[in-house]
Amino acid sequence: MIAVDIEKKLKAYSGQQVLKIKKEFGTGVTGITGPSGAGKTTLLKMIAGLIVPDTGSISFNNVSWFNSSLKINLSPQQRHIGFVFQDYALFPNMTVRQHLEYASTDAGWINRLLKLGGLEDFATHKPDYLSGGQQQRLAILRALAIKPKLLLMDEPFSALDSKTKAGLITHLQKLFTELGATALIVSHNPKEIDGISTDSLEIK
Ligand SMILES: Nc1ncnc2c1ncn2[C@@H]1O[C@H](COP(=O)(O)OP(=O)(O)OP(=O)(O)O)[C@@H](O)[C@H]1O
Repeated sequence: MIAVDIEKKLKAYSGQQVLKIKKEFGTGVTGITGPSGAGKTTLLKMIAGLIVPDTGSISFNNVSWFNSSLKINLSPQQRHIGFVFQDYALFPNMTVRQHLEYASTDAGWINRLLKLGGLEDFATHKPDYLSGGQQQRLAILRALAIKPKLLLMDEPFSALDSKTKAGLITHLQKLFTELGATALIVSHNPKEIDGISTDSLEIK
């Protein structure tokens, strides 16, 4: 369970916008929605330790990751989170398999992920030689490779057709349960994750 109680002044073009989030996220999937610019990506980055909140606290299974009063701020590495970035953030010089090997030494797990993402036949390809949907699936698989207890996914299905998306979601659901993972999924389309989300957060 991750407990978030934070405030962050956003760098908005006009006026002052303060992002205030107070919520506990349990195991399973929470869908995060809200209009463009509301702060969805900023929230994920604060949980990951990539952006520092102005005040408040973040704890995971009662371990403090961030506490402004106690001056605690664990690094992203110490938080051991799987993050799927909106722009994928793949490594141009690494093949599909190397992306996963960078995150895990478990060959069996890597092969299972490749199969799950339908990328078995593309294991030796570099990102430039993958379609947008394949790149997006690789970003998801890489996030899963470390067997994270917490997964942060920013619009992870935006480049996938509905059939691929449905198949992948079914596999992911099984995997999340197996890992006992908490997943926060940002989506502009709440219907997209209706089938798997057990909780929701709307940022206004
Ligand atoms: N490090 C930061 N510190 C403060 N504000 C930031 C920081 N990074 C981004 N912002 C601001 O946060 C606001 C919200 O951006 P963010 O990308 O989180 O929105 P979003 O809800 O994910 O939008 P979209 O749906 O368009 O992706 C923007 O005004 C942006 O300028």
